[in-house]
Amino acid sequence: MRKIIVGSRKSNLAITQTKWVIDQLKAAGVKNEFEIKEIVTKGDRILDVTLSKVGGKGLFVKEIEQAMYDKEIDLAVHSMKDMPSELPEGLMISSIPIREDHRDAFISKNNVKLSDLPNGAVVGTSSLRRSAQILAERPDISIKWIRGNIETRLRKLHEEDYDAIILAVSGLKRVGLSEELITEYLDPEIVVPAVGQGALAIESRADDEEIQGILQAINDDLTTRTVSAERTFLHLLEGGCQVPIGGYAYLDKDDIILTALVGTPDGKTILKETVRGTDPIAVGKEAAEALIGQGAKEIVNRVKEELEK
Ligand SMILES: NCc1[nH]cc(CCC(=O)O)c1CC(=O)O
Repeated sequence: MRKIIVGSRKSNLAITQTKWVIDQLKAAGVKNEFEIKEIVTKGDRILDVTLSKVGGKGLFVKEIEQAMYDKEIDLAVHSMKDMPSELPEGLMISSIPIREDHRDAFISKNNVKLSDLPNGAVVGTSSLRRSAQILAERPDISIKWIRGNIETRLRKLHEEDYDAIILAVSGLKRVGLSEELITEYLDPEIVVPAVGQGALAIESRADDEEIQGILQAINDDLTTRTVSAERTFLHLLEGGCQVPIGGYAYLDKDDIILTALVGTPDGKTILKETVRGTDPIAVGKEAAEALIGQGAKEIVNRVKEELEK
């Protein structure tokens, strides 16, 4: 039986997610042997600049995709939210396992809620999506960029002059940190999560049907539907750049309810729409069209020009 080589970034989160996927496959009855191959990506090496300035999403996946083309690895486990809306030729998302919590966690030094932070408090994030939405709620707050993996950010919260940071609930849970660290679960209708947040994407070669078949064992149809609505929206709006953009879908029986957001980095303009329907592609498209009708494309293009300066 074929031994399956799984590529993973080196961070604790990436390795944990990769191991989780292998465990899920084994639990689903897959008998193949697995081996994890660690790969360092550009996103892991560049730690001193704003990620949005050095090229966005592709950063964490490019080297891994090359290893897949070179057949050094057979599949790779990514955080869905780090995946570009379009995959390179010859690769595909073969499986989307069940989603973890999709929300953002607000974690403050003395367990003070966002609305109770003093004027001028410093919140650490390097996500334009999070900073725009926090500034929309609290324009007096000062956003300070923070980089590093989950553990590093938590350490910086206590060692440096941040009053609070924002992290994905899913990441915290996956690396086994206690949810007691969380001051507040941000309401996903108020701070709209990243498209795909909490979900994993298992990527493999489009011509490798054996691997695709094996991965079907842990595909979750309900997660696939909501992620598909979110990513359709993202794809129709994104000009390949990093802008404050969010999308969060959940299911109500057969209906998908998608809240989609585009904003300016200063949080002064926030466009938001909630759309309901049964077809994920149609729901994503309707949300994109509604926001485009409100001027979302102009915001995306303006933010893009700013970043290129
Ligand atoms: N951009 C970094 C990143 N990529 C995926 C996650 C974990 C969240 C997830 O599973 O979607 C994180 C950390 C964070 O946002 O706090």
